[in-house]
Amino acid sequence: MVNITEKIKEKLARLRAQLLEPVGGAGSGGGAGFDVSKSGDARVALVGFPSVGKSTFLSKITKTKSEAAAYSFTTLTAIPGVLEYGGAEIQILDLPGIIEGASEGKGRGRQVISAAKTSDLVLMILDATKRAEQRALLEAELDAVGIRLNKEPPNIYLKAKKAGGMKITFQTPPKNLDEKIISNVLRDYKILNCEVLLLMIYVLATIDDFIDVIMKDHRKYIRCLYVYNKIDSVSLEFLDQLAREPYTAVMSCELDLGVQEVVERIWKELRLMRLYTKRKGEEPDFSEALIVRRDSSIEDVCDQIHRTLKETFKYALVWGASARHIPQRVGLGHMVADEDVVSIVAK
Ligand SMILES: Nc1nc2c(ncn2[C@@H]2O[C@H](COP(=O)(O)OP(=O)(O)OP(=O)(O)O)[C@@H](O)[C@H]2O)c(=O)[nH]1
Ligand SMILES: [K+]
Ligand SMILES: [Mg+2]
Repeated sequence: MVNITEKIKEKLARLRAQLLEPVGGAGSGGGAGFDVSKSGDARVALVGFPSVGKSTFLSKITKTKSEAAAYSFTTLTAIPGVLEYGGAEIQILDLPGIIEGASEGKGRGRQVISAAKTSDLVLMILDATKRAEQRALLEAELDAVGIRLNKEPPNIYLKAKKAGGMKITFQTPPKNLDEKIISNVLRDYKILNCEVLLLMIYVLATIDDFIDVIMKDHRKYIRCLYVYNKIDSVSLEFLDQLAREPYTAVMSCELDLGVQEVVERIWKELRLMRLYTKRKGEEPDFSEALIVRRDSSIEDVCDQIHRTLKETFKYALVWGASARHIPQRVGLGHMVADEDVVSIVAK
């Protein structure tokens, strides 16, 4: 059964999509972020309302000093700093505070959000002393420009065709969608010939999920860690409640409480791994880690070392958690684990 709220949501989603997608042409250029080039192994964006302590945090965890003060909009541009962690260099972007309506271009909001869109992790800095809605308000601003936090892309198959009309298949009928709604949405987006397949596991798919699939080129799925700062000014009881929320960390930059834990969470959420290389007949080089994404194979490792290394690759020897015996002789498809030692043998 598709209820009335789903119908209204469908209509709203359609209108919102029209409002938010760039119309193009002169003067529309709301898409650009700040002029800071990416550097290091990953980029983390500090996003939050004014005066929650973003700049204070940047100054604490990097060598960069970003001005902090008790008034709003102290920071007016993107300030990059480098966090060194376990041999990795992580770029931390301190950004101006954003306010409600940022996604519609209020303040520097759009620019800030564009910068967040380029990051590997959003660190949403929240003021533990402020009302709880702040988090939902910020999420809504990011959501409005296509940033999906802590979500996987919807598992819906959609393939546009040249002809043949719409072919919509459900393995099991979804709870919140039916064929009529889907075909209406497809028509709104001028997709008249296509194949849609909803797998059984996706019975809770919503109209929003479906629109995300259609608009997939404008959607970005980013992990987010919610960080409540200023816990020096709240009760222990409230603090306990905050700390139990998912994807959440708590800290006080002023009292230097929890800051190092936040750094460790950043590292975890980025899902990076440290590998060490070893030359034949020599000890492994533990002085310099090779940083790769989680779910990396030996092939990814080769690409990270040198663009053409793969061409002369013969086999690799691996010591560590991913090796079944030590060392294990593996091919390009072998998946490595954090802190493995790898030795590439060339032809
Ligand atoms: N009580 C308390 N105050 C803090 C803490 N961290 C930062 N502050 C204060 O909060 C105020 C704002 O800090 P900033 O670092 O400038 O905040 P911001 O988020 O960068 O602010 P904008 O750049 O204006 O968006 C300053 O007066 C800081 O001293 C904390 O842990 N506890
Ligand atoms: K401030
Ligand atoms: Mg600031």
